[in-house]
Amino acid sequence: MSIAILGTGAIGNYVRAHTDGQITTILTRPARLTEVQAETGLACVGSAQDLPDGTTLLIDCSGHAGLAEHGPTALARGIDVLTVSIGALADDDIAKKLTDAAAQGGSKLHLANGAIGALDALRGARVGELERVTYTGRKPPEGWRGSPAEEVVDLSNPLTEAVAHFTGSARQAALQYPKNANVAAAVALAGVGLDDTSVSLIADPEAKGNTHEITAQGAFGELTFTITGKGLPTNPRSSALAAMSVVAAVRERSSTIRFA
Ligand SMILES: NC(=O)C1=CN([C@@H]2O[C@H](COP(=O)(O)OP(=O)(O)OC[C@H]3O[C@@H](n4cnc5c(N)ncnc54)[C@H](O)[C@@H]3O)[C@@H](O)[C@H]2O)C=CC1
Ligand SMILES: O=C([O-])CC(=O)C(=O)O
Repeated sequence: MSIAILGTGAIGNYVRAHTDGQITTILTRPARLTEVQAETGLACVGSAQDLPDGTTLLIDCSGHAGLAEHGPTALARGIDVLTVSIGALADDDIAKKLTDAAAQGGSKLHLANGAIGALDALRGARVGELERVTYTGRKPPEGWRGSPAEEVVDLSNPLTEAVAHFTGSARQAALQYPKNANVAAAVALAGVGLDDTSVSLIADPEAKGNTHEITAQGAFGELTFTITGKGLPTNPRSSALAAMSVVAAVRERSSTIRFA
């Protein structure tokens, strides 16, 4: 199995460090080819078209723009893509390009579980009638820097109480918060869909980490799931579990016995 990776940030670097040398190629911006090659000692290419023949998997840890730019070419070449940039699928145009390319190449787009759990339960529950799914994302104020939360809350001043800076659908959340609402999109795609999943995003000065909560009701019964994830040291906005879930997915690809 020959694996390439897109993204050399907090998640990408964690994934490279924990996949036992299985990643042999880095897809990076053309302007950074020499620098990334010197930093990592791995082969680097500037486009998905240049990924070596025999590449079986491209891991995307770059964000929505990177997936939109490189995902379709990789998929059309028959290379599976494993992505954390799940919220990119809230854009119908990007979703169609990815789907069409996968059909053309006979490949698959795999969605990492990311920073959340319970997606397996939601996917089972939706087989019966799933009536209502909510998702609440809560992070310390600094976890929302660089997001539209800054237009609602003054993050430079210490907050005295939790502030909900977004309420709406998972689709709106994913489109407006590309770096913070991939989990909202994952919950939606596992459950009742991007337009029917209710989302709240909260800046909370008392938050001890990145907390994600799901509630769901339906024919299966009721579900409440909460996780408080530690942020990655190099990007506290991204939970360590998001990176760990990618490593787990890579390991499972070569397991004989695996979760379906
Ligand atoms: N599914 C989930 O649970 C989670 C998903 N994410 C997603 O993962 C993304 C990455 O997270 P981090 O590693 O923490 O961010 P980061 O900012 O540390 O790293 C992003 C990397 O991607 C590269 N990149 C961005 N656009 C690119 C492009 N068009 N071509 C090539 N390289 C490109 C950057 O240069 C950088 O190396 C986030 O933006 C977010 O969308 C983040 C956390 C959780
Ligand atoms: O890492 C997290 O806690 C969640 C996140 O940023 C996202 O959903 O995009």
